[in-house]
Amino acid sequence: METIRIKYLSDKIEKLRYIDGKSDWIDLRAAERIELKQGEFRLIPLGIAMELPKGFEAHIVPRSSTFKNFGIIQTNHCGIVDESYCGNTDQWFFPAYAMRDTVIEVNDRICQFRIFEHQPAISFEETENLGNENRGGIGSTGKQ
Ligand SMILES: O=c1ccn([C@H]2C[C@H](O)[C@@H](COP(=O)(O)OP(=O)(O)OP(=O)(O)O)O2)c(=O)[nH]1
Repeated sequence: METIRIKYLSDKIEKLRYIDGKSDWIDLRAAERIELKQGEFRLIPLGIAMELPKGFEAHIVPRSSTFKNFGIIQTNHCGIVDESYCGNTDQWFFPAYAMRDTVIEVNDRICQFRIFEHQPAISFEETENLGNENRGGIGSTGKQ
């Protein structure tokens, strides 16, 4: 069991809940009412700041129903929250692009996150010859 220290920056959203046995992913809520016109972009505040467990980062992605419910897409596709993003004003946000006119109400569940352990430290060793068989480039296995 890992513990995450969390600071709520809004009293208008429900507290985060980890639902054991259902999904690893934890839903996040809009902390403001946001009205967007088609084609508009906004960073939607999620009303929370956290101190992630040591050695972990968090990934934020839309819920499967987010586009259907709100007509927004997440512009970075997957948001990475660094372990160092842990101060009192380091509020998490959801970068949203509206594909249609839409309203997101306070407390609406618009995205989800889970934590991942950091990858090991990496160094790069330059070479002219990787010495492996070519796989054939992107799309080489065809459509079906
Ligand atoms: O969807 C996201 C993506 C990022 N973040 C926060 C956490 C992350 O640690 C910080 C910076 O993100 P990132 O490093 O991906 O953005 P950047 O554009 O490189 O900004 P910076 O110069 O602050 O690193 O923003 C979010 O709240 N939501």
